[in-house]
Amino acid sequence: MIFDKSIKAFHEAQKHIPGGVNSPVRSFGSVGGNPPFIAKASGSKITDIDGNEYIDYVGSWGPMILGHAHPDVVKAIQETAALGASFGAPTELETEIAVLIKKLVPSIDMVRMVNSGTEATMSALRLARGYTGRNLVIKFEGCYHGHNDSFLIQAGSGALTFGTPNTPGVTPGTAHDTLIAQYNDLPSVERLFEDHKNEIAAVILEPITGNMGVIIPDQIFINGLRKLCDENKTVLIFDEVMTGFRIKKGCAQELLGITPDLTTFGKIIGGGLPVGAYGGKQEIMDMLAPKGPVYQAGTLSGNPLAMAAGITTLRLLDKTPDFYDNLENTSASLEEGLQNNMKELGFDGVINRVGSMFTLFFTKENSVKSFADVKKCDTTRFANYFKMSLQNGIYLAPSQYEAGFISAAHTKEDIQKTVEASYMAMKKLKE
Ligand SMILES: Cc1ncc(COP(=O)(O)O)c(C=O)c1O
Ligand SMILES: N[C@H](C=O)CCC(=O)O
Repeated sequence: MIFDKSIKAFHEAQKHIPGGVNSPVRSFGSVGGNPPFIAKASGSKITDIDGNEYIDYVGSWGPMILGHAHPDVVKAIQETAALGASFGAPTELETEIAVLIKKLVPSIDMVRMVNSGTEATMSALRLARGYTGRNLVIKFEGCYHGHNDSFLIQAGSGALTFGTPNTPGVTPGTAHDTLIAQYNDLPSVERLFEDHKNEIAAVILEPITGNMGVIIPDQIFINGLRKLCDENKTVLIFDEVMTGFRIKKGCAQELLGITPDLTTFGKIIGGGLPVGAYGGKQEIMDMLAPKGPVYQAGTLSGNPLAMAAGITTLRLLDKTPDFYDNLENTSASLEEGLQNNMKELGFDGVINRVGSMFTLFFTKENSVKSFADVKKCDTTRFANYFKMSLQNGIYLAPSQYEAGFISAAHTKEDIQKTVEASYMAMKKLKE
């Protein structure tokens, strides 16, 4: 593959944009090489400005569950744009998406739209603090909830990839209000509740993680969190920015059988346009301005273009027969192919997958269930696998600490080609 145009474009971008990118994970910093600059995408494929085509497992980091440029979504955006991009006044589209989200996720009595996942988690935490009159929040090592100060403590995703899980710029006061527990380790949470009686406003977590790679919670852990929050009158926040409408029609909470007090959304509910939302129990949501005293606002919140793309996407997920079963079948066949490759080659690795989210961990361990397990992965081996995959036309997330995403547009041929490319890469790494 030739990357001449992308190399030139990256060089130019670095003169004007810090690191040449508008979000660190895009820079390929931890895997090396030059990120392809993307010209266009359709279905399961993206094409760079040199004309190289890839089977895409990043899917804009999760939103593109229907595949890229789905004709219905494109049409909805075009038609809505023709009526005006934004008014700073209410529209019926905002109520329409709220009704849809409520229908699909029974824990949501009320929902407020914002512009990103970061805004959603930041606002949900403020609301939980306002509701409980407490300051502290428990988050889990390796979970990522966007780039708000309170959550950039032992954070996953790009913060972990670039070695800044505790970034400079977060004040000691803010860091002091964030307590850290270990994922899948209930006693680590119990200890914090014992040490901080009546002080903890919220527990926030990715109910199935993606930002340290995919980790599935033990049922005993997730049930225990619900119980601890009930006993201590603490708000349980499920951050479903990534898992929302990805894992199931009713999100990860449906799969796990747990009702959180608040849920945050993003990604899929905007159909690829900038969006976020948070919602939950009536009694808590009633605390929000203008009804209640907790302030939160946004010039472009509920933007018509994002609403139109989101509504169209959610409707398709809701109405397409067997949507999630088909996605599961495609995803299971990818997992099976990769597992067979590893078995045949005697290749060390663990695949964690839930529905269309997956991570291949480059580890000698038998399972990956915690942040400590994730940290044992061989990131150099991952980087080499990543580079070979890219050369073979497979576009993976450029970090071991991320999830891969499969869309409804991925075909049997895509999966077959991916499994073959993976076999070649694994074989080379064994030599
Ligand atoms: C679980 C989770 N929460 C929050 C965020 C922040 O969302 P955004 O990047 O839209 O601000 C992300 C992704 O970045 C995420 O995966
Ligand atoms: N893991 C992050 C979101 O889910 C990656 C997106 C980003 O930081 O740009």
